[in-house]
Formats: sequence, structure tokens, C-alpha cells
Amino acid sequence: MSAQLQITNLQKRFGGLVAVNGVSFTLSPGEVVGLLGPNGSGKTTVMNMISGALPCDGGTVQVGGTDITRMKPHKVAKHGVARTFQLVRPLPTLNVAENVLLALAFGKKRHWGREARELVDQKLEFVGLAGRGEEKVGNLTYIDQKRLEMARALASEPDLLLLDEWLAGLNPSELRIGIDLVQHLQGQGMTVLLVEHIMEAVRALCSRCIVMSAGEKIAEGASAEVLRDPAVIKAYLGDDHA
Ligand SMILES: Nc1ncnc2c1ncn2[C@@H]1O[C@H](COP(=O)(O)OP(=O)(O)OP(=O)(O)O)[C@@H](O)[C@H]1O
Repeated sequence: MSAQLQITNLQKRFGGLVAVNGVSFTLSPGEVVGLLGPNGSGKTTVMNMISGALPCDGGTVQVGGTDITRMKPHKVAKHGVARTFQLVRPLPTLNVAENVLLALAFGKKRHWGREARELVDQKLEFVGLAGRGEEKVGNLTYIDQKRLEMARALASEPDLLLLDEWLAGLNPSELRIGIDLVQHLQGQGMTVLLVEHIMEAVRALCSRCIVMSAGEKIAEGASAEVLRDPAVIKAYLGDDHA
């Protein structure tokens, strides 16, 4: 079976700064993999290049065997890639259901009328917002905004989900709910690339991790091993802790 995601030798420069330097990795279908690294190591830039939000300066991105390297975000979405953002960004003038409905339009298939509304209800139910479609997004609590962000990502019926610090800012009980939701997706066979700083979540969700530092991949492997790798500890905490 071909890889769900294969990135090869990705490069990105911002002026004189090399933000991503020759990063390569592969995700098999159904894997939940952590993309870790200290602040500014290039994780979001990698996510942005996969989703088409930023053009690559070099390298390739393949999804399910198709080269999507130079595609715009709406085309990338049609190839089954969805993402959540570090800062949740629902459209404030639309209600909860309308926000999800809009996201449906970016998916692989077109859905209309009743079918579309049923799909919206399905996604809202999955994330724990059943019956809340008519609410204003401005009235949602933080965890509910996160749920909506997830419902919007799932509305395009992706095969690959990019979660960029989706769990950040949740309190311990909300974090448990968030982890359960991702595990539920995992149970359905979703492939997930998870940028995350919360190690409890990484340990609970990721069988495998990739670690970046200063734009380069410095470690990759089983989560438990990677998280005790001295090079990884040094990248996060500095020389004294390695
Ligand atoms: N649009 C941009 N223009 C200029 N520099 C940028 C831009 N986006 C990111 N950078 C720089 O590229 C480097 C990598 O940033 P990136 O956001 O990818 O890191 P990150 O690992 O996701 O960090 P964090 O964990 O803080 O989100 C940083 O030095 C950042 O300041």
C-alpha cells in the first residue's frame, strides 16, 4: 500500500532564515504520528507546505501516491488533506452548522441539500456538538470552539488530518476529551500528523514521533524511545539536561 503522506527533502527559506532544511518522512495509512520540536523549529512551516498554504522552495509532498507539491490549498483539500489551525478561526457571522457546511464545499465530493445537512449533523455529533448547530460561534466555550474546528476539518472527509496544536490551551479534563476524540478518529483509521507540545497527549496518541530542531529532522522512531533520546532532550531543554 502506498504511503498516505510522503514528504521528501522539503525546504523553506524566509529571507536569510532556513526554516525547514531537507526534511523527509512518511506516514502509513492509519498512523498517528507526532511532529515535535521546540518553538520555532519549523513544524508549522512543514504543515503549511503540506496543506499548500506556503509554497515549498524545494522537495516534494505526496499524498496517497499523488504529487501535491505545487497545489493550492483548495486542491490539496480535494486530495483528502484537512487541517486545524493553532488559533481557532471559525467565521463569526455564521452559526455553528453553517461553519461546518461551508467547510463541506472544500471536500473531495460535492454534497447538496439534505445530504449536506445530514453530513453536518454527523460531524457535529462526532465532535460532541450534537444539536448545537444553530448557536452563534461567539457563544462557544474554548473546548467547543476546538470541537467546531475539528468538525470543520472533518467536513471535507479527509484521509489525512493535520492537527496543529489542536489540544493547546485545554484544561486537564478538556484535554482528556480532546485525546479521546483523536483516539476515536484513530479507531476509524484516520491518518493524523499531530504537532503538539503536550507530552501526555503525544504519549497517549502517537506510536511514532518525528522531532525537528532549527529546521532539521533530528530524530524519528517509536515515541517512548524518541522522547528519551538525549539529542531530543537537549533540543528541548538545552545542554544541561542531555
Ligand atoms: N511567514 C514567515 N515569515 C518569516 N519567518 C517565518 C514565517 N513563518 C515562520 N517563520 C520563522 O520560521 C521559523 C519556523 O517557524 P515555525 O512557525 O514553523 O516553527 P514551529 O516549530 O511551528 O514553532 P511553534 O512551536 O512556536 O509553533 C521561525 O524562526 C519563525 O520565526
